[in-house]
Amino acid sequence: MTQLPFYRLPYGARRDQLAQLAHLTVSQLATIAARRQNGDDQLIENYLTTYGLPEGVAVNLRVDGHEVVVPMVTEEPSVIAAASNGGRLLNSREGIVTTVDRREVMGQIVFNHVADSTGLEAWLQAKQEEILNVANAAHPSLVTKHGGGARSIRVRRLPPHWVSLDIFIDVGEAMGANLVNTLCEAVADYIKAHLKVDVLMSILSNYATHSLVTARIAVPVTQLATKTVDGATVAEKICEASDYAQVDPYRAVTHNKGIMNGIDAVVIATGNDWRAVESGVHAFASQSGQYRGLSRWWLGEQGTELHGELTVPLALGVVGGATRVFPLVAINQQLAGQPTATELMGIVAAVGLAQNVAALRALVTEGIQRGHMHLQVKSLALSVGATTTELPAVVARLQAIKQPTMAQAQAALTAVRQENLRK
Ligand SMILES: CC(C)(COP(=O)([O-])OP(=O)([O-])OC[C@H]1O[C@@H](n2cnc3c(N)ncnc32)[C@H](O)[C@@H]1OP(=O)([O-])[O-])[C@@H](O)C(=O)NCCC(=O)NCCSC(=O)C[C@@](C)(O)CC(=O)[O-]
Ligand SMILES: NC(=O)C1=CN([C@@H]2O[C@H](COP(=O)(O)OP(=O)(O)OC[C@H]3O[C@@H](n4cnc5c(N)ncnc54)[C@H](OP(=O)(O)O)[C@@H]3O)[C@@H](O)[C@H]2O)C=CC1
Repeated sequence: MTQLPFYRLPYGARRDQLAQLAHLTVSQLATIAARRQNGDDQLIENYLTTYGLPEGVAVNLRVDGHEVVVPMVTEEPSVIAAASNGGRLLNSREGIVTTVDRREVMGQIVFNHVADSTGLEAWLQAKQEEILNVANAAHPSLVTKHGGGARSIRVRRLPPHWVSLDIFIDVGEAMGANLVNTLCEAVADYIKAHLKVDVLMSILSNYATHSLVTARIAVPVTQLATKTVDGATVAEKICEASDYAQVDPYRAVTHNKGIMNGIDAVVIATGNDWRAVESGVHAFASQSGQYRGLSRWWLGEQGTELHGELTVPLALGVVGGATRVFPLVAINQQLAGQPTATELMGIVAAVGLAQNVAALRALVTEGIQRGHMHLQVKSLALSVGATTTELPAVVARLQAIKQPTMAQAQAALTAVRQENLRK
């Protein structure tokens, strides 16, 4: 009998093969079994179990005049505290103000080995109307039900022999990847039926330069004061840190990682495609030819106000994709006040800005470790096996140590267990 390919095996047979291969113990198999979720096996391939991440909410955020509770999914301690802290630091009557000028996703049809790129470009430009009609006919409800549709085209010639036909598509309230791919493949078929061309591929671009969102804030510098450093000094140093992230890519990447701490967490909580967001955002950070910090902080003319701004490409949706697959996404949308896709872009950018100011303020004053490690010790204690009942006592011991190590965490747990035995 021929052996079935792995993906055709029933769940139990696949699990047993893995257990044998990786020498999984009975208790590890019980962990895998306990985390299985009905329906998740239909979402991905070769399903084994469901890997859960913690979800919390950031508070104190005011965006476009409204208080917003922001659901965040992250495994990293201090991220949600920092977002809430940033919201508090950036508190103002209107809060963080966001703008989205355009919300379109670009699809591209790439032609290969083009001998006459001038001729091809002229043909594509002349056929603009037909191309847009063919695209819209490929998924009519996008136009008729959701108010979207293909809007414009652009042709780019890329040496030595490629031409890209870019189609800009209003994807309604969706993220739009599947929609755009469907429309582009239909256009590619139409072109191939009329011209002898070699189409290399038809696919959306995740470089979402036509779905940019900007978050802006201005707050009195006094709001940035810490217990030991006055607000003007903190604000000035935040601006220096922001300027530095424009000139040193080594710093810019970390600066942006801090921003993405917030952005990714909301993107995941709202069922959006974080790989798409990550790749687009980092490409945008490199648009000048050098990787730079995404946010800018500067002092107002009198030096009494700190201004901040963050622009990021965010192709997000509130329908489609995974948004209806996970029940928690609907709950999270409700927690966030049922935002439209455009409003969600604003909320996510605002969290990125708040996250950034909290991290920069900590960095330029007391350093990141006190606030972060204070919250990180819980995760350190859990990582050495502390149970939730043992956690408070282990954490109390670790908080007395400046930079607790894994060995110290293990020793603290052993001490707590011995103490408990004596009780
Ligand atoms: C960690 C804090 C917030 C402590 O901040 P703090 O000033 O020591 O604490 P606080 O007690 O004064 O609290 C200030 C606010 O923080 C929030 N807060 C405070 N504690 C909690 C908590 N337990 N649970 C929930 N929220 C909390 C809360 O909103 C609170 O205000 P309140 O509501 O009390 O008026 C601060 O030090 C901070 O914002 N640090 C930045 C931490 C950070 O960015 N963490 C991400 C991981 S580090 C990283 O990956 C990025 C980085 C840093 O490399 C990026 C970069 O380099 O740019
Ligand atoms: N490179 C990438 O980023 C790629 C990403 N993906 C994945 O694609 C998925 C996202 O694609 P997307 O096209 O959004 O997903 P879907 O195809 O799941 O969702 C779009 C559908 O939602 C329906 N819809 C309902 N209401 C609206 C509305 N108001 N506006 C627009 N559409 C509406 C439409 O169906 P109807 O017209 O029938 O009502 C539309 O076809 C994600 O899962 C992503 O991970 C896939 C390929 C590549």
